[in-house]
Amino acid sequence: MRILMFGRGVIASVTGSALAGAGHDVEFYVRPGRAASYGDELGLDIVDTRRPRRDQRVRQTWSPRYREDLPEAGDVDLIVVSLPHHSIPGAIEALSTRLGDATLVMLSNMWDEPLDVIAPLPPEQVVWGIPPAGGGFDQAGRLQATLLSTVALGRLGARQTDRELAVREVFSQAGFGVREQPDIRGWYFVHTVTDASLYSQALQHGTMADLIGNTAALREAMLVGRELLPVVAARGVDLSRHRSSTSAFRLPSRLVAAGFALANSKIPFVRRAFETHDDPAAEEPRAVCRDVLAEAQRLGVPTPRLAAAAEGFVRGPNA
Ligand SMILES: NC(=O)C1=CN([C@@H]2O[C@H](COP(=O)(O)OP(=O)(O)OC[C@H]3O[C@@H](n4cnc5c(N)ncnc54)[C@H](OP(=O)(O)O)[C@@H]3O)[C@@H](O)[C@H]2O)C=CC1
Ligand SMILES: CC(C)(CO)C(=O)C(=O)O
Repeated sequence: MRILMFGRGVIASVTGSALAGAGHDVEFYVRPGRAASYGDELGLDIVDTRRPRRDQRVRQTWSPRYREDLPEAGDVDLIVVSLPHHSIPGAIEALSTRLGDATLVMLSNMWDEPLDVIAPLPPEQVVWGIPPAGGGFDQAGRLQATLLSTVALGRLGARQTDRELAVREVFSQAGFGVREQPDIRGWYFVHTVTDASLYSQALQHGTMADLIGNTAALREAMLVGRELLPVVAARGVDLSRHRSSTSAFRLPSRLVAAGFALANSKIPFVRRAFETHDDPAAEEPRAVCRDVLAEAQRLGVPTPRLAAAAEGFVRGPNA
């Protein structure tokens, strides 16, 4: 299948490498002038949990193929969009006249209403999923990531479409388990407030890397997450469908924070997820916190702990 990854970010790169490894024809769309700056080779250091445990660490060099022009109708079969939520509208706008009959797979965290975000596109051409990886680029530009063994897909309409079936097939051919997320809209919102809880504290201390082993900051993050759950509920999400992913906010915060601090300092792949989010100028953490706070205020849900952390995210990184 001809697959276009939109952008060459962390999730696009690691997912694209897995799909290319399964024999698909994978290209990356990057902004004009960017391909040269990426160079010919991308170093990969991946914990690939699709593989047997003893062979999971994969270090290799890969030569991704880039294009700097958007697809013409008929050029590609599948377009994978994995972008920070604030970058998605620009990408959708750019693709609105270029999608042709391709299927767009959304593998991004979302905070705006998913159907509003993709409004310029025919909704039946969009398949919804959850990013199947985590990680970041190190100082040398090498991709340090963990690739999950399953991809979760979910539906905003009631019916399973042929496009969704085709996407399931692509991922299972590439060795992923494919599971259904029964409430993907709710999952996106719960996940975004989870990120806001962590980012709000990361920005107080520097970056996510500064939360490693930091029990006090992680406890405050859990308390921020607790006050954000009503924001998600006010958007009509039934939180009883997200019990496991919200349990960290409902259990005693001291206990959760102590466990979390132990995990992110001692468990290598958890530590790596925090270590690689070490760019103090990154826009996504600020945008997530800003947009979650704005929505809480719009809905009239009090979020004093997030508001108290606003100094860290209301201004740009260089303010
Ligand atoms: N990284 C992680 O560990 C995890 C990420 N996620 C989620 O996955 C999604 C993707 O995250 P991640 O991969 O980290 O993002 P990155 O910031 O690494 O990548 C975004 C990429 O998109 C490119 N891009 C943005 N807008 C455009 C545009 N209009 N045209 C061309 N390229 C564009 C950027 O290019 P440029 O550099 O030129 O701006 C960049 O390469 C997000 O929703 C995130 O929240 C979820 C779980 C874990
Ligand atoms: C905040 C972080 C790193 C969670 O570990 C993330 O990027 C995500 O899962 O969306």
